Amino acid sequence: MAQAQIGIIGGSGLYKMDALKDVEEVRVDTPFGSPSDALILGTLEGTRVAFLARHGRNHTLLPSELPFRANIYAMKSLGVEYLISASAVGSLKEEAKPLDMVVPDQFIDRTKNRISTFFGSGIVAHIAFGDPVCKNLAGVVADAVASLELPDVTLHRGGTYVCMEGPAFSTKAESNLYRSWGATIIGMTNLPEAKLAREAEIAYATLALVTDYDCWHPDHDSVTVEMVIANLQRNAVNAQKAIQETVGRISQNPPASDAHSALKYAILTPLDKVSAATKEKMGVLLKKYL
Ligand SMILES: CSC[C@H]1O[C@H](OP(=O)(O)O)[C@H](O)[C@@H]1O
Ligand SMILES: Nc1ncnc2[nH]cnc12
Repeated sequence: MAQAQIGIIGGSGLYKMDALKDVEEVRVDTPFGSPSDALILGTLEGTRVAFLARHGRNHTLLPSELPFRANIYAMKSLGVEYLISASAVGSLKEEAKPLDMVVPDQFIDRTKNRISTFFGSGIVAHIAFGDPVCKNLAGVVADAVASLELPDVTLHRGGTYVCMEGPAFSTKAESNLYRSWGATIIGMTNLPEAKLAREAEIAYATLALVTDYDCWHPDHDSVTVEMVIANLQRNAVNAQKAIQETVGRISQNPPASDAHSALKYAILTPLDKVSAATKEKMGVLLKKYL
């Protein structure tokens, strides 16, 4: 199968990467179903990367309908070691204004209907998730953004991303509650992805693109899809530049990541007690340990 060291998951408004060369479209089937869409393999900064439109290229999947396990499994099967998520987010803090970029370092889980593990069916594992994004990869993403000196874009290093279920946006009471918790941004997708990437031993980091002030801000209209897309269209070129610069930096100097050995001490079930069917289903995720 085709291979790529770096994966990119594009969220709302980022359905393709214009700079990819030698493009190949790959349909990957996984034991966890089909990914959101075909993966687009291409060369960026001299490195093979795999791009996936999180909601499908025509934005046909709700956050609650996303095949998170298939998406991460497909990336792992292609050999991906570093995964960059580009995502639209609402801002919960005055200083993170629309068009800014945030590289979060924490998540709060407010989802209700997501399957966020590959384990079960006779094999138990508990990964460490105290630091839910790879610090080193997040550093590379943030340094890449900073190096571009994008006009009118402030970079925020660190911050807490609240992952809500959606698809409706939050109420004002919820938005203010998350503000009282000190959270920085809000979205609907990145937390299950980060957990599954960690279980798949893939380093994961988020480039969050601020599109709105959610609904808490007294001087701004409450978030609408129109607002999100308008701001993302303004920022899509910047987002692609930032991703390209990040890919160049990773390929020059691949960062060390604790994520790459996340399962080493996490699996509780003796592997000789795991059924052949489960071992087969876990396929590329367990290969190293079998
Ligand atoms: C179009 S606004 C809500 C939608 O946008 C974000 O998507 P993504 O994280 O894939 O960029 C947010 O999480 C919601 O899914
Ligand atoms: N305000 C918001 N809430 C949840 N997800 C979002 N994605 C973009 N803006 C958002």
